[in-house]
Amino acid sequence: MIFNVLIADPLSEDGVQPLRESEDINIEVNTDLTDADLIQRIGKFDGLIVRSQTKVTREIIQHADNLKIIGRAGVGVDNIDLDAATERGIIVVNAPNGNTNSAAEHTMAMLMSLTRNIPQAFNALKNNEWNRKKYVGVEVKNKTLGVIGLGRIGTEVSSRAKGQRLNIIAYDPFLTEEKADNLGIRFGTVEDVLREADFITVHTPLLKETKHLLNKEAFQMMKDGVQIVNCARGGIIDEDALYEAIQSGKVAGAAMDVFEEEPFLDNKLLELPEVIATPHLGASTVEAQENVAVDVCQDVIRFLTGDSVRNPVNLPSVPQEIMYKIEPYFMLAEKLGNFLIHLADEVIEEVNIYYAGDLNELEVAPLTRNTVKGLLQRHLGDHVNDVNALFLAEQKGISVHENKTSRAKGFTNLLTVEVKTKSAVRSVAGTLLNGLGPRIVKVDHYSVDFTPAGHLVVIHHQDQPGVIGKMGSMLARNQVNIATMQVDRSDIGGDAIMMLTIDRHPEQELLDQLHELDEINDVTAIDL
Ligand SMILES: NC(=O)C1=CN([C@@H]2O[C@H](COP(=O)(O)OP(=O)(O)OC[C@H]3O[C@@H](n4cnc5c(N)ncnc54)[C@H](O)[C@@H]3O)[C@@H](O)[C@H]2O)C=CC1
Ligand SMILES: O=C(O)CCC(=O)C(=O)O
Repeated sequence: MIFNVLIADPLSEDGVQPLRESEDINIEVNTDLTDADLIQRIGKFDGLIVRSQTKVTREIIQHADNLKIIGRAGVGVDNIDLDAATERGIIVVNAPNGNTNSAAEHTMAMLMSLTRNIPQAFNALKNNEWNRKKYVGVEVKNKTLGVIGLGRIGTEVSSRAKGQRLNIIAYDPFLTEEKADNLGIRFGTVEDVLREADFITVHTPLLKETKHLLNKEAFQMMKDGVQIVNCARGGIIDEDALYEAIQSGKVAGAAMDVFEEEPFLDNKLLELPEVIATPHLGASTVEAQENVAVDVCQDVIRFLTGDSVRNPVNLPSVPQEIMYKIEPYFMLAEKLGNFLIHLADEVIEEVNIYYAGDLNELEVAPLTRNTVKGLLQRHLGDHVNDVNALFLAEQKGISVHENKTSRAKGFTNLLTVEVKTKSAVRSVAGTLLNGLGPRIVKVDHYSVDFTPAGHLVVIHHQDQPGVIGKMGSMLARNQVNIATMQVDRSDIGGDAIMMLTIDRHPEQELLDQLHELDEINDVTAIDL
């Protein structure tokens, strides 16, 4: 199968080259598409790669009938409607590491330019104005830099700022005093940072909680003459409040790489001589663009050719060494879900997944997603995948629970899936046998042992002499060959189960005939 991938923003050729060379992928580079063009054309593409310019809206995603992956060559994914992508089962990947260095360097360049008025002085010179008095700056040495958001870039900025002899005070919801000590910086609350810093730089994503993090109240808390840098995301700073704070003299200056509206041709902040700005250039270096393009294109190739991705955004990322251990169980998990959904003939309300033995030691979230995918696919079809399985379960009101235990009832690993409906609890358990692959070893409380593949028939019957013969003759009369057969019972003469693997799909008429036998309570055909 050939996959079509659209590259909708300018991308370094180093990344694009492997896509061009892939025999499985056709690329189209078109960086001039309007929203309307995208809506009209997106339907034919399996992959879409963007930087920050293209806004991948819900409407575009709704028209993306074949789209499987969206790649963001960079960190921030606020230009992609993640919920809409997840709901449609489209994986979103980004390139979180490739531009850290460039963004940190840009932040330092902006800070130093701001404190020494370099852009303003240069402009004045260009206008034939030699004015040394007007552009007196301040030193940064021994002053305090407040860092809000100590992730990849915030940490890198702190380390560089220490080289400039700045003292660092930082706030991040994941920063502990111990971590701060190890980094040689001071740990504070947001308020501490706002009150104590001479310069403040923000390095958070734009989230509900970070929108207008620096607002009127925040500016009021700051030292007089504070200077602000934003090389993260427009919207973290309330631009109206910043404008006022600069006009009132509270804030001495601001260096902005990102803005609430981008791109813009007119922003009132730029009317202020205290503001210096760049048009979202934090990641615009040759090196960063090569890195992010290579990273994102590799993930797109990996995904479309059936491999696991390195930087998923709407799926938890699983390290390669852990993936290697859990991947063999993927098929088992999905097959158990596929199998069990056929036994549950009422609406499922709850799913419990029990991981036992070796599985108890593993990161099992991907297996949970595969199990739920297997359960949902019967009724929701192929659009259910790892990305949207849990979302769709929640949407259908099904709660999903994971449980771990070391006790695997004699197996080295045991995966048990239980579904609760209004009036019943049904379950199936399977194991991965060395060299033999997945086996189903329990159906409800019955012990069995069969490969979850091919045409299966589950028969619940009364344990009475002759029933197996009657069933076998009926299948034979209908030219159905039995490949494997398992029988188990609760007690002598009680409820029992027959598990058959047969060589072809049985017609409904034949299943009805089996059901009509007195001793047979229930017949379910399952194709796996
Ligand atoms: N100007 C540009 O061209 C570039 C901008 N960026 C932007 O820089 C920002 C940071 O990127 P990375 O460091 O790679 O991300 P990251 O995910 O490594 O770090 C973000 C940090 O912000 C913290 N955070 C979240 N909410 C917070 C809050 N309310 N207060 C304080 N901290 C909070 C998180 O705990 C995390 O540690 C992102 O917005 C990204 O989009 C990234 C690269 C280039
Ligand atoms: O694509 C770009 O240059 C923007 C980079 C950026 O803002 C990010 O990676 O979050």
